[in-house]
Amino acid sequence: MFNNDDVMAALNGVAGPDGRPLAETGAVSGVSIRGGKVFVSIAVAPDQANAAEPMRVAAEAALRRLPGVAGATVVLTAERAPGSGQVASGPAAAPARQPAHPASKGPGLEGVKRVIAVSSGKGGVGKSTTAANLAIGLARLGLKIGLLDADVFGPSVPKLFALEEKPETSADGKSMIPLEKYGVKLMSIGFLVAQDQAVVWRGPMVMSAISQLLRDVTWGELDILVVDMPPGTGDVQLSLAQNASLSGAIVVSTPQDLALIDARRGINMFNQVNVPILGVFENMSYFLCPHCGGRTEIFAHGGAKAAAEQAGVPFLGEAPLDMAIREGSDAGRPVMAFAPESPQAAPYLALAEKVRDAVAAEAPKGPKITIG
Ligand SMILES: Nc1ncnc2c1ncn2[C@@H]1O[C@H](COP(=O)(O)OP(=O)(O)OP(=O)(O)O)[C@@H](O)[C@H]1O
Repeated sequence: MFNNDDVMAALNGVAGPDGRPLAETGAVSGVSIRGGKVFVSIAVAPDQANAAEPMRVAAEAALRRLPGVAGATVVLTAERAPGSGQVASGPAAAPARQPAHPASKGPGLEGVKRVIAVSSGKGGVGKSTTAANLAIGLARLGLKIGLLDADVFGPSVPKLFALEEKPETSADGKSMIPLEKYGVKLMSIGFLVAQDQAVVWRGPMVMSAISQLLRDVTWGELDILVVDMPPGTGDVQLSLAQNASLSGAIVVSTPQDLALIDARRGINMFNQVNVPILGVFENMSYFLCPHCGGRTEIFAHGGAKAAAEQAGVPFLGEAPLDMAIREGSDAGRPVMAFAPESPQAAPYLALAEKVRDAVAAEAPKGPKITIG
């Protein structure tokens, strides 16, 4: 069996960003070996993202040649600016408006009929919880569903689905086989990079990593691939919305004014790149008392509905702020999987039905993936 030293020795046969052997450059920011598979992250400067792609490919090839390696995945990441805890600043850190790599169509996406984004203008509104419950709900409705956790800034799928294993690699070593739980095929950067790894992604790296997650995964036949987008409406999100050939987008918001302002930005972002808005979903809409079942409208309830009406897009429903939803999400037991008949699951199931009906009403459009 091979070990870390073998991996570093193999990487030394590849020229790093500055021309020196890769392992000597200090650019290798993470190595993980599990069950014959090796995952490596390489930190490169944002302005070298395009140039670093051949190095990434060469590193994967070198690792696959190592005796005993069943599969190798190499991703490009960016390191924290020293001491800041923030993405490094300066012109080189400017996010990518354009794809980091030339157009390519992922082999794994050939059988994917539709790609639908679940997005939010701001973090923490329950976008991932909604995406997970929606995906499970759609699977319960009999559709073939995948969920791609494209929120590389804070991947939630490993926790939401209580998964710690890493994806298998295909027999030819070229693609990853998604994990599967509750009837949903799953892929997340969180499966590949240790959760506590100090990695902050910058624009080009985000696109590179997400395109690998889209392109290098054997999704098989899917009716819908649900994409849990990174929160926000910056250039990374815009670029992803523009290039992932989305059939539609759902904007998740809480009822507070600030969240709604950001939700409107989200709607504008998708409008800007001509992605149809399937609608707005209000999460944490009202508080459902676990003791008496009483309903309290903590925030000014109904704001998302008004925002949807104002923007001329459908309103897709509202889910309560509820202990069972939070506990289920945080324990890897989404409410849709464990209590599908419960009142807490009902709004997510209704959302799934609306999404199913909306996509059934339009002509199928094969994805045209142009990032990667
Ligand atoms: N309807 C709800 N009721 C109670 N808690 C909820 C609800 N929806 C989400 N949560 C909880 O809120 C927290 C944030 O949810 P989640 O991770 O889904 O949000 P997010 O918008 O994807 O966040 P981020 O953008 O930071 O990834 C989690 O602890 C989750 O369990």
